[in-house]
Amino acid sequence: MRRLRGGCWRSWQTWAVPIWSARWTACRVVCSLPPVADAPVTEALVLRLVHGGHGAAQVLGPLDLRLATGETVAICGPSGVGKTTLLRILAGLHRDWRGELTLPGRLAMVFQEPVLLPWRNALDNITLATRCDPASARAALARVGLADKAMALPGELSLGQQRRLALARAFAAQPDVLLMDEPFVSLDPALTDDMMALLEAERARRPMATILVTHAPAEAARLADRLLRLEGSPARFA
Ligand SMILES: Nc1ncnc2c1ncn2[C@@H]1O[C@H](COP(=O)(O)OP(=O)(O)OP(=O)(O)O)[C@@H](O)[C@H]1O
Repeated sequence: MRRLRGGCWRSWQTWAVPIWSARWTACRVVCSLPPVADAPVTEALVLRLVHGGHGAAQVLGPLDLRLATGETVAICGPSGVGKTTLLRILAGLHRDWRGELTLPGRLAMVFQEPVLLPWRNALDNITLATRCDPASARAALARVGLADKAMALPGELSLGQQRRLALARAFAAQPDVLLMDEPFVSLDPALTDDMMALLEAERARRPMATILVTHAPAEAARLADRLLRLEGSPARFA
């Protein structure tokens, strides 16, 4: 990625979004101005969103979002305000938006539901989505306590184990930016605590910027450096 004069950016991005369809690669040229020489880049993500919507409906914007390397930001807001839409824009899964997005590194997303390939075992669910080698996938499984479940199909795992597999898949992508869309919703308190501890351990092992969409103040207080609230229609940060 190169930083450009005048607040504009050019980025060649490789986004590793471990969804069941596979990792994909995207490039976005935002602006082509002369580069600013040797400017240090400390941001993991910069978004200047003019408009984000669904057809005629403008759901989001204008809004700016910047994430420092290794920083965790929690995003909250009322149901339907546009939190998931914002994450999908960042992940490259939603195309109906205008603005500028710079993501210098790799990105992974954890969805509300585990979103696993039901006919492939746990190991394959990681290697196919992230293209990591089996040894790395096994190491990721071990870090979430699923070392003995590598050959199990998702249907042979409990919901909590499926959630942990989804987390292992995201970790195996070695993301610089991790997007989490209400990853602990509908889990019991013990499992929520377990999942949060796994996230904390992974962040301690390898710094990554994280955006956590959550309705739970306790999750934000424990995990996030900053809390942002989306409000209004179209939604902006309050
Ligand atoms: N595929 C779609 N087509 C049309 N409108 C959509 C679509 N997906 C979402 N919307 C609308 O976009 C708005 C924002 O939805 P979004 O899922 O981003 O909200 P949210 O803040 O994540 O909500 P929740 O907290 O309930 O998950 C809502 O009004 C929703 O109805």
